[in-house]
Amino acid sequence: MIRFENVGLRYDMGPEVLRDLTFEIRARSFQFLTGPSGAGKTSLLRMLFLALRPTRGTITVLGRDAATLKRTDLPAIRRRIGVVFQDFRLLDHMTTYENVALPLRVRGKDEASYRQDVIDLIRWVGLGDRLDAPPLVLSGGEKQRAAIARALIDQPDILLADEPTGNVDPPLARRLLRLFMELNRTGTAVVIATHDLALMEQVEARRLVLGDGRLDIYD
Ligand SMILES: Nc1ncnc2c1ncn2[C@@H]1O[C@H](COP(=O)(O)OP(=O)(O)OP(=O)(O)O)[C@@H](O)[C@H]1O
Repeated sequence: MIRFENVGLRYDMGPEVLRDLTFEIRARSFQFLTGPSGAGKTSLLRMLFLALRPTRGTITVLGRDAATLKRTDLPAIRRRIGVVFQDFRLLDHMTTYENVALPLRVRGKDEASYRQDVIDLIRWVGLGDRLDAPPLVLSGGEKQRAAIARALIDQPDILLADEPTGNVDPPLARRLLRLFMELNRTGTAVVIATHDLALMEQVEARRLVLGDGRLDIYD
């Protein structure tokens, strides 16, 4: 689904922060991406989302060499990749419902065709009573779940989540993990970047571990 071959990354004239990364995110797979702070988790997620180009190596996304993609090809590919950013990126002037529905609205879909799906998904993440609330009145954990719902509304083939339990207490972190696992059971590949050891210990899952710019894989 997404394949990296000998990928390296440096920012400007700095040292290589990631080197010789060769791995694949397979369809329907579930994995954690981990490593100490500054190891490059966010940088790697940005490359997976085609928001950052590697300085060397090849990234193949959904069968296409990322280096040959045109700017106009990107929206269709990104639509198949859902992302939960570390800082949520919810729009403050919109309600939970409007934030979650936004990717569909941007695509020009008719609201009548998706309204119930959006409401059902918001209920699924446990925010059924926060439909009309703007992000400003949501707690950190509620914002987290609204951001997750928005990443899922267009039924992506792959979900990338950057520290999705970074702002929540352990019981909610466990609930979110169950949510990701349920999503994975329905066919979505999931990549969770985290340094939450307690979270990773709860499931037997593949681990991609970054350290000193390199990646070790534990299947
Ligand atoms: N835009 C940038 N310009 C220059 N250097 C950057 C940039 N973004 C990240 N870096 C550097 O790249 C390295 C990896 O950063 P990255 O944010 O990917 O790590 P991380 O594992 O996600 O860290 P954290 O767990 O603290 O979020 C760090 O040394 C960081 O300083």
